Amino acid sequence: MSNTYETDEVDAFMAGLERRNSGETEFLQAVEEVATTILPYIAKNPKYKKARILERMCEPDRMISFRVAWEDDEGNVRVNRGYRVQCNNAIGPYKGGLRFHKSVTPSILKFLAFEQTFKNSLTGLPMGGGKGGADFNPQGKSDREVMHFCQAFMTELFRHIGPNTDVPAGDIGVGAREVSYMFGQYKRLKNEFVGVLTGKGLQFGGSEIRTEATGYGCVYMMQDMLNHHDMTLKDQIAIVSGSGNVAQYTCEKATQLGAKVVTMSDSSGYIYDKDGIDAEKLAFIMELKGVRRGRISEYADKYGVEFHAGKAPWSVKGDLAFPCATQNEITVEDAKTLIGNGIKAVCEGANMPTYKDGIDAFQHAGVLFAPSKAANAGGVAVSGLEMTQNSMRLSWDREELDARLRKIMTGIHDSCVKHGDGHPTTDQVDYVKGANIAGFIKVADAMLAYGVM
Ligand SMILES: NC(=O)C1=CN([C@@H]2O[C@H](COP(=O)(O)OP(=O)(O)OC[C@H]3O[C@@H](n4cnc5c(N)ncnc54)[C@H](O)[C@@H]3O)[C@@H](O)[C@H]2O)C=CC1
Ligand SMILES: O=C(O)CCC(=O)C(=O)O
Repeated sequence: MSNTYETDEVDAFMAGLERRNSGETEFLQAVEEVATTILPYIAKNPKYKKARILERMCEPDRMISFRVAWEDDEGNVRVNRGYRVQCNNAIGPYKGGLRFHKSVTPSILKFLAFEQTFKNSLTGLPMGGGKGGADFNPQGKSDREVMHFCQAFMTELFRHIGPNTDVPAGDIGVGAREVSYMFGQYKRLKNEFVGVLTGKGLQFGGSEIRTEATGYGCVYMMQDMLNHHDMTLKDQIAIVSGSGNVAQYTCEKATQLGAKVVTMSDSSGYIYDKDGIDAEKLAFIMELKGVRRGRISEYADKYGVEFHAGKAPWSVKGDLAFPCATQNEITVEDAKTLIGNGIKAVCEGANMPTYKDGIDAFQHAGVLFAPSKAANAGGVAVSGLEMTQNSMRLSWDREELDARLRKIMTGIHDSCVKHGDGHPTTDQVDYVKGANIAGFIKVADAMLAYGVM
C-alpha cells in the first residue's frame, strides 16, 4: 500500500542513505518513516534544507564498539560485543537505554538512537538521543554471570559516559538488576557518586515511578487519544504483546482505568485470558518474569487459559492494541487482521513494533495510531526527572512524579495534534506526522543555532 505523502524527494533521500548504510534494514526503516513526513515539512521551511539538517541527524555523532570479555560459571572465557551510539546531543546529554539481547546489531542500535533523539525532544526535557547494548543473551544466565558481564561492559563504557555527557538506562534485557551492577562498577571506577545511569534503585538515587513510567505513559497516551476522539478506556478489550517491563505496567494502568487486558506474550507464544488479566494474575506474571525468569506458558497452566505457541496475539478480537514486546512485531497482514476484527486504536509501547506498511494500513482504515516515539516516551521522561532529582540531590514523591508524567504525556499528545493535522486520506489527526515534526523542530533549531558541525 503506498503512502500518500511519498514523493520523489523521499526516494532520492532514501537512496543516498541506503548507499551509506547498506543492509541496515531497521535503521533505514526508522529513517524512512521520519523522512516521509519531514521532507514535505522541510520543503516548506527551506532553512532546514539549506543546512541539511535531516542528513546530519541521520549520521550519529559517533558510534563506539568494544570487546566485552567475561568468565561464565564454569570458568570459560566468553566474548561479546558492546556498543554505544551517541546520535545527537543538540538539546542535552545523550540519553537512551542499553539493550542486552542476542539480536543486537549496529542497525538496531542506530534505529533506536535515531528514534530516541525525536522522542526525547518530544518530552520537552533537555535530553539528546543515544542507545547502546550488547549481543549478550541474559536468558539462562545466573545472577553471577550477569554481574560479571555487566561489570565487564561498564569497564569500557565508563570512559564514554557521564552525567553531563551521556546517561544510559535500561531496555530489553536490562532492568533494575543490570542497572545496579553497572552503576556499582561506574562508581568504583570513577570514585564518584553521580547520576550517570537512570532506572537506579530507590536507595541509591533512583526515581519513584521510573519502573512504571513507560507502560503508564503509553496508557495515558491512549487515554488522551481516545478522549480527543470522544471515547474512553472503560470496558475496552485490550490486546497487549510482551510480558516484560513495558507490557506489565501497560496492563496494570489499562486495567486500573477500566479496560480489560486479555493477552500477553513472550518469544515462545501468547496467552489468551478472556476474563482479563487482573491485579492478582498480573502479580503472578511480574514474579514469573522478574524473579523466576520463566515462560508465559506457565500462566496458561496456572489459570487454565489458552496458550498459543510460537504466535503473536494479533488475531485476537479486541478494541485496543498495545504492542509492547519488540520491533517489527506487527506486519501488514497482522494490521489487516486487527482492522478486520474492529480494532479502534493502536498505541506502541515497544520501539517501532509496526512495519511501515502496517502503519499505512491502520491510518488508511481510520484506526487511531500513536507511534512509539510519542507513545512510549513516558519512560525516558521520568528518566529525565531522575536526572533532575539527582542534580538537586533530592527525591520527589510518587504522586508528584505521576502527576508530572501525566502532564508530559498530555503535552506530547497535544504536540502531535498540533503538528499532525489532517491525514491526506482520512483527515484524521496524523500522530505519526505530528510526532515527527514536533520532535524535529526543537533539535533542528538548536542545530541551526550552532552553525555547521
Ligand atoms: N523499559 C523501558 O523503559 C522502555 C522500553 N521500550 C521498548 O519496549 C519494548 C520492551 O522493552 P522492555 O519491556 O523494557 O524489555 P523487557 O526485557 O522487560 O521485556 C521484553 C519483552 O519482549 C519480549 N520479547 C523479546 N523478543 C521477543 C520476540 N522476538 N517475540 C516476542 N516477544 C519478545 C520478551 O519476552 C519480554 O516480554 C522494547 O521495544 C523497548 O525498546 C521503550 C521505551 C522505554
Ligand atoms: O530511560 C531512558 O533513558 C531510556 C528509555 C529508552 O531506552 C527508550 O525510550 O527507548
